[in-house]
Amino acid sequence: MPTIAYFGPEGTFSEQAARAARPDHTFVPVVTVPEALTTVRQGRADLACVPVENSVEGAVSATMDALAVDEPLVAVGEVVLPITFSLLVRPGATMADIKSVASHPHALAQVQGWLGAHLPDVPRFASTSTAAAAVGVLDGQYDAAITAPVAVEHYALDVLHTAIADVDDAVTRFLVLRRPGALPAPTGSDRTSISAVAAYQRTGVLAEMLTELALRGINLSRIESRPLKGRLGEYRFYLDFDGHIAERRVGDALAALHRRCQHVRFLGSYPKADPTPTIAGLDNADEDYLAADEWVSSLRAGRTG
Ligand SMILES: O=C(O)C(=O)Cc1ccccc1
Repeated sequence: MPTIAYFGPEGTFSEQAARAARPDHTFVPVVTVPEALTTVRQGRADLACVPVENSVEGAVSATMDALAVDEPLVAVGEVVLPITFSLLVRPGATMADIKSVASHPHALAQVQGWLGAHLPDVPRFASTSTAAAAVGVLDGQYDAAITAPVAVEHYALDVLHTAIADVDDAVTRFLVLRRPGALPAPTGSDRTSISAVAAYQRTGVLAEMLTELALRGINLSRIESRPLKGRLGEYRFYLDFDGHIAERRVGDALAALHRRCQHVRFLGSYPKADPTPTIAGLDNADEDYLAADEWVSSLRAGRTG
């Protein structure tokens, strides 16, 4: 049975995403996002499922950083999961017993209004994941954990409150990653992800990069930057855009980015969670590129077109 490593322990949102993506796989919990990627790089699992962005809190920087370094991995799928949070305590405990509360920083950030209203002076602690906070409550390290609703199926804790997020309808996007190999076939509704480092302090370079996409009718769905860590002002950009590398306009745009940037890492072309078909911008369908190629070839061959 193929294996999928996820950001665990059991009962995290990442486990739910991994089960949604690959219900027939064997699930391997690991403690951090980098560890999930290392597990795949070293061949100890076939796939990894990790969170990449949240509709309220934005990028999961641990994932962005871990994807950009070491052996490249590529995304072969994405899962978008609705996020609601529960408050878990040891059996029999009440709100009055809670002297500490823990969760993943992204979860704490999404319930801060609720905590301010219901547990105003209670110290908050960051745990490696939401389910790790549940383990901490079982161990007596914390009094309450903010978790995915499914966590209570794994840990002998009581649910004191459900649906405590400050924003209803929040979602988190997860990537399913593997070692580079044959790419998923284009579906007509795909996304391509890359990271790119541009020349330091080259005026207008980000505008140039985005123009390469815009000119080819490619819809940018996300852009992030992370510091390169050595000095201020140097960044790695992360771009997600509609289309598959098998499509001419996307391949052409990637080639242009490769010319313009110091370094480009391909992070995969994979089906979007939302299967609405991608429309190639005007004059940018594969047939348009083919017709233009034939015209140039004919000119090179001495014909006037
Ligand atoms: O800790 C988890 O359960 C995760 O999978 C990471 C996470 C944390 C908060 C919201 C969405 C995902």
